[in-house]
Amino acid sequence: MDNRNILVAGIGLIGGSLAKAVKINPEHTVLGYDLNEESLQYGLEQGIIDKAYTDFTRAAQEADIIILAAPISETIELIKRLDSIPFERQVIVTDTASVKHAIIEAAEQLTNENIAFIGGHPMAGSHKRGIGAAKSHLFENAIYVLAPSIRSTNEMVATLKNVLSPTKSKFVVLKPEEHDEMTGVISHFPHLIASSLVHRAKKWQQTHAFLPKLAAGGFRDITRIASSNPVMWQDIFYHNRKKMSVLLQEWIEEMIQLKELIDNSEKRAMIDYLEDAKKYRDGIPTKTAGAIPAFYDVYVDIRDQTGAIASVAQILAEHNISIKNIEILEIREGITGVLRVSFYTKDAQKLSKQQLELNGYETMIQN
Ligand SMILES: NC(=O)C1=CN([C@@H]2O[C@H](COP(=O)(O)OP(=O)(O)OC[C@H]3O[C@@H](n4cnc5c(N)ncnc54)[C@H](O)[C@@H]3O)[C@@H](O)[C@H]2O)C=CC1
Ligand SMILES: O=C(O)C(=O)Cc1ccc(O)cc1
Repeated sequence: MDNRNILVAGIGLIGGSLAKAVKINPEHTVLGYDLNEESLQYGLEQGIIDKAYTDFTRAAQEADIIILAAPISETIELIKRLDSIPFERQVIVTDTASVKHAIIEAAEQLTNENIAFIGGHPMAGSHKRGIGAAKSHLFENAIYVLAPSIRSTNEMVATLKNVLSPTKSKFVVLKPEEHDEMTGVISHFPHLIASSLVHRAKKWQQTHAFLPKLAAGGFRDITRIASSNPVMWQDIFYHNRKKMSVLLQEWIEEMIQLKELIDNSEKRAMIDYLEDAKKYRDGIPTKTAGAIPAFYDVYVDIRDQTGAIASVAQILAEHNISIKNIEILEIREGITGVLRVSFYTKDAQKLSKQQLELNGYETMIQN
């Protein structure tokens, strides 16, 4: 009997996406708990959850699996609250927080014998927040980190993986410290730098009004993550502050070395620095989802802006290809420009390129 009640506590972007995914399995009944009653209402109306709860204890007592998907600090509070809930049976509890050591620390203080805690972090997201942005395929091909606590067995980890399997993510087991260090380097720290680059541009705009118009693809690509939810990112930086501080110090030291290369016009050393970075960057797999979701983009050259988007969209619609995003890059009225069309899968990317070329469009895929 695999009929399970799965409680998602915090049905925002991540909780809502997980709820949608686990509901794909008809043996799952999804219970939703959230402080925001509108989200619960929306979840019921859209069929994202089967039952809504405003009482955490009641919801938890009906669950076989509990997924805590609230902000990090709130998740820690929910873990503490679980300790005093009388459960009639064993319940597997997991979370989705972007930082793991503080979560596992809280979980390992639990004395309630019926709780088996396994930390979790589905490593894909969006700059949006809230249940309205939830998608069942958000974690497809993404890494899903599991960080078991001392009181969880391999069998429980296998059960949790099975429950979460409709997400189609790739599970990886990591120790909390390892997780926080690595996500610090490839997710949290880059976010700080992206925001800082935006601040630099904003400052320079005061004396150079035209500056934003020059902000082409490069600036937009490297600062994309700066458009994410500020409250969530503050929570992440706070909970991973020790690692962030070390990374910032290392970065400052590296920038000082770079400044020396610039000040001393060290051309060879600069080429080596850039080449080394390029080589490493080119070797990072972009088409398997990582912390920063991979986009399956096709760049389409367009000569005339009028009607170009409609015509490209029409060709793709004729082949039932879903578009994730469409963006106009570097376009000037009447002059050639570029459309960046993003897809959900590599197959869609390939088929689109083929079909657009058959229709006379020049296209490019960047690796
Ligand atoms: N947004 C992202 O890209 C990713 C976020 N995460 C993690 O997932 C968690 C949730 O993030 P999002 O879904 O993006 O946030 P969100 O803001 O979209 O959703 C959070 C939800 O939790 C609810 N909530 C807040 N306090 C609560 C409480 N005490 N009890 C019950 N519900 C409560 C809110 O009403 C909201 O519906 C965070 O811990 C975050 O670190 C993990 C991977 C990616
Ligand atoms: O949008 C991006 O580039 C991300 O990095 C998404 C993301 C945000 C927070 C996480 O804990 C995991 C993934």
